[in-house]
Amino acid sequence: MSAHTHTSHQDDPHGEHGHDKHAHGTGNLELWFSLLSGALLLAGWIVSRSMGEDALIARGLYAAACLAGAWFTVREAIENLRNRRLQIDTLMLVAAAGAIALGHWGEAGLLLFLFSLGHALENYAMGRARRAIEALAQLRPETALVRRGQELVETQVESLQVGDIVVVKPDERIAADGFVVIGDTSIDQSAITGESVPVDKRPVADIVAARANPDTVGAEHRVFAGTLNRAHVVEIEVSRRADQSTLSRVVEMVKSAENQKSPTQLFTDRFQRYFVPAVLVLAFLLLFAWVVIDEPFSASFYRAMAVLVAASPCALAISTPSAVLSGVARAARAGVLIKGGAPLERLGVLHALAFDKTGTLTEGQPRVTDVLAAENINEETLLGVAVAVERLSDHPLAAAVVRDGSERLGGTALPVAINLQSLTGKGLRAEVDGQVVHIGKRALFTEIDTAGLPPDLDARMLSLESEGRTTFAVKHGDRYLGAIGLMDTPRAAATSVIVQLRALGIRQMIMLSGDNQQVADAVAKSVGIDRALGNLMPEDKVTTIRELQAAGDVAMIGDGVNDAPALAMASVGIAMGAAGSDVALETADVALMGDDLSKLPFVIGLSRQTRRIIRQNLWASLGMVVILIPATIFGLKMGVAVLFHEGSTLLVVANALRLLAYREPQA
Ligand SMILES: Nc1ncnc2c1ncn2[C@@H]1O[C@H](COP(=O)(O)OP(=O)(O)OP(=O)(O)O)[C@@H](O)[C@H]1O
Ligand SMILES: [Zn+2]
Repeated sequence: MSAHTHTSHQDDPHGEHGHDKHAHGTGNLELWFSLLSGALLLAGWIVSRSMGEDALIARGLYAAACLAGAWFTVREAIENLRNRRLQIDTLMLVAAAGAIALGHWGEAGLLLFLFSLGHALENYAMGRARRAIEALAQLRPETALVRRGQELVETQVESLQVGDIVVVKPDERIAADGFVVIGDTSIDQSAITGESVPVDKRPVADIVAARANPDTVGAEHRVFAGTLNRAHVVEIEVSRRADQSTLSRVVEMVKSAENQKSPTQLFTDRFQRYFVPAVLVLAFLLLFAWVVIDEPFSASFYRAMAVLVAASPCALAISTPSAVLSGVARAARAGVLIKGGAPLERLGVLHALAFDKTGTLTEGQPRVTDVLAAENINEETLLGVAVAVERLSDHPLAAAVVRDGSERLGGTALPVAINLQSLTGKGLRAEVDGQVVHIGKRALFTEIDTAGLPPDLDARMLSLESEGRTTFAVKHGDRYLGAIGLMDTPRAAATSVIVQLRALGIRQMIMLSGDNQQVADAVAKSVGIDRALGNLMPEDKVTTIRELQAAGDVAMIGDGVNDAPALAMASVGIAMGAAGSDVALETADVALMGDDLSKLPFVIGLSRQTRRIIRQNLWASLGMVVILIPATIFGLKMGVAVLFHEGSTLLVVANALRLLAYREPQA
């Protein structure tokens, strides 16, 4: 009977108010009151058996049972009336009051007892799903050992400042987001990313650089609040205040996910907007049954009240929110953040799934494989300019060029590059020694240079591409210095993930890439995707998603680097490795916190299961109403009606809670 479980939340984004207090604070008290009501009811029944229905003690006991059973509902009804909300629960009180008015004290007591019991159990169950989320927040320790000079001071986590050095002992949880400055260890990050294998961490090489740009610090140095130190003592430098940590933000987002309505929920809300008044009209008409059939007014009145009980769509109201809550909580435990019912439901009916290439289907760690210096240019000149410029860029290719290029150069001094400009989807522009440098894919040079690439360089790049290499050329002033070829390895998990997705019935899988078509084809082929579109600009990715969407919901999965607009366009934008990227965390509808592609079939399977459970719940709750309305019209007792009504509400919630135990189907 808690249509309000849901309604109170939508009015109150923080969920502090309304229903939450039942789930936590008064939850137990509510149950005790209800049990008290049951005990009084039983006593009243025994007394009335021995001393007769009309004995004053029996009446008194029944009245006390009503009071105990109605206590919380009355308080809530008053609060709701004050907020001008019509609650289904209020109807229940009307029905009980009606029964009392007819002198059916025992029946009113039974109604209020069962109603309060159902309510308390339902709150308890919903509380379980919420607690599953809050358990996440509990992972963060309360205090941390902070180094102050030679001393270690135990400090409240809330008062940690950016720049503090925290000492973390083995088997302790990490108190803040930051990076390792001293010590090697291995950290169990399952709480955040869902990855079961501990990850090795070591100190950053350059503390000043890490401090200046903590978000670009590599995963092998970065640590997250709430994760568990598995091996040795380490010292970490705090890079975020406690309330800004990844963990805190995930908890916040999961909590607010509850308030984002799914399509089914919007539908049931709309349905109730017509259904509840219709029930009221029906009950009102039934008050006049004595006009048509030969019965006293009291019998008509009783029937009308019984119909009110039977028709309250409480189970219907809770059927979707309970499933969404459980589904979101289950996903969070696996390191997958789902921002609400809408993405959760949509993921279950995908028409197509689009993949970004770099960092999604591939490791995102390309290596330089070929260095092709142009005629009369030596390799050092080519690499020197390339490394100098790429050093300023944060493109995934740039890191590879800087790393492998510097290695090939040995200690050779680099030229100085300034004024970097990113030519998104194509390359870079900068200045070296007072002359413009362009670095980028072949197409870039047909745009900036009427002559285009020298034919021999173009041909050599083409042949590299046909071997599946990513390529770019370097032009300094009006001289072409040459080209560089790189290769990224497909993720080990990708092939089996694609197989699993296919087994789940996702037929259209497509890869979108800014890289050349040959590379796109090669990667797609090696992981088992049958369609690959290469040479796409970020806006082409958006257009492609839009076109796919004409036929149904489309999910796009990427790392948020060059594909944020496409992620935003897709019905469901899924970000990989979101624990390390604020942008990905904020913009995606679904965030795989870890860098683990295999969570994709998991979350799609979970979302299907959620849909199945929602559908079952809708049938069960509507079915119950459809049976109970005619049954009460034709004389079913109010007590029996309330039993079935509460039973169906609890059944629906229990069914939803099954999602908390969802496991991946084995492929
Ligand atoms: N910093 C850079 N240095 C060299 N070449 C670049 C750079 N940025 C882009 N390019 C060139 O432009 C192409 C497309 O780059 P873009 O960043 O759009 O790829 P993407 O769409 O992110 O790639 P993917 O599909 O692999 O994820 C690259 O393959 C490369 O040839
Ligand atoms: Zn109810």
